[in-house]
Amino acid sequence: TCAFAGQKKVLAAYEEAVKCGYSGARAGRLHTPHGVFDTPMFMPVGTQATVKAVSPRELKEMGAQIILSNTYHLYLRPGTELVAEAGGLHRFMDWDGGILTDSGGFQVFSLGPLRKITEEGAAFRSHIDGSTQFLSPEIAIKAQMNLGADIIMAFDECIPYPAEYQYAKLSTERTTRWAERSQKAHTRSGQALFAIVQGGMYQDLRRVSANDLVSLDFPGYGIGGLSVGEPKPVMYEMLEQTVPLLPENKPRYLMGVGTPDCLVEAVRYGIDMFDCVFPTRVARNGTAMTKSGRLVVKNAAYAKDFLPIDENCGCYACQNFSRAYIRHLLKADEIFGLRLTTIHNLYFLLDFTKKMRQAILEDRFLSFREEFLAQYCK
Ligand SMILES: CNc1nc2cc3c(=O)[nH]c(N)nc3c(CCO)c2[nH]1
Ligand SMILES: [Zn+2]
Repeated sequence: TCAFAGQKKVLAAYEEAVKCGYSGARAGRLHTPHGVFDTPMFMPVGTQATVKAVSPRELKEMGAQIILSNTYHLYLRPGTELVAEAGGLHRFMDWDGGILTDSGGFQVFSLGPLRKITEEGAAFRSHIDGSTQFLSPEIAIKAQMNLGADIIMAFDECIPYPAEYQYAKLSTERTTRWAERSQKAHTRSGQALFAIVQGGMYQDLRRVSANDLVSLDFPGYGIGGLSVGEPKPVMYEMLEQTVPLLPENKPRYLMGVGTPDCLVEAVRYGIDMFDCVFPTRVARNGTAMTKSGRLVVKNAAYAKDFLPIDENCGCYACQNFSRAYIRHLLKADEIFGLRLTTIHNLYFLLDFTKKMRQAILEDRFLSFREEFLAQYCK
């Protein structure tokens, strides 16, 4: 294993358990103030300090280790000072596992009507009340120190897709300067600050971004600016360019990904951590994830289907309820229906990453990947 000796601020030490020789796939353990966690890992998204429709107890039960929350949302409402007064985000939402907060770099550009980006930061209008707001590396880091997550992210610009080379170049260089400012503003020990690699869909910019951020020496690295509408092969090409430049003994977090086929490919390139709203979002419109693809349990075809969503699934929904029952609840707009599909989808992805970890540890990841991709229709 490669320990993480000598890192002054790091708490997210990364000790790699096993690395399969043929490529980047690896099973690791991530050390944080709230526990040591297994990778590869999927992080359920709890944007506003709750993973929609499920309780912390249910999250623990289904094997969630680290959950994600958003600085952008909590900064606007209820305010990060309030959360700090409540004892921090773990206390506020009664979650004693790991928490990672995103810096707002993505939400500012994807949620509020964007006003202006300057060297200083990003001015935008709140999507809640239209008020003019401003985020900078210093403000975003202060907000995340208030929230008290175990892992926080540098303030960055997620470059839209497609983007001109020149824009991608200037934005990526600014994101690197913002990463340095984030580092200087980060004074809370016991909290790991990850940088975020950008570079658009340009191989050379991806390499420059990765190399510049690695020389600033962070305890972990997010790979940003992907899963923004680009074709999957382009995403994989950017991973191929970026991941090998990142230190082997540090965690790599592919932001905003994703569906099981993307997860299994990204793990092959050496990604350790994932987050995605997809499982909870599609659950709320009645779509369940299975190893053969999506199952729209709301469809009439399941009206008299008294089997569970997936009879091999160990989740609370599949152990106790039928497709017919869940379809009935969804058609009747019963909240419990959304809860059951959400529980199933989260369990499915958490279990999927556990299965990938096991395959890596037993050195059979390649055949696991082949079998899965053969059965899964996108
Ligand atoms: C759904 N796709 C996606 N791509 C992302 C890209 C970024 C990014 O480049 N920067 C930051 N800070 N967050 C990102 C997030 C939010 C986390 O899921 C992304 N989410
Ligand atoms: Zn299930």
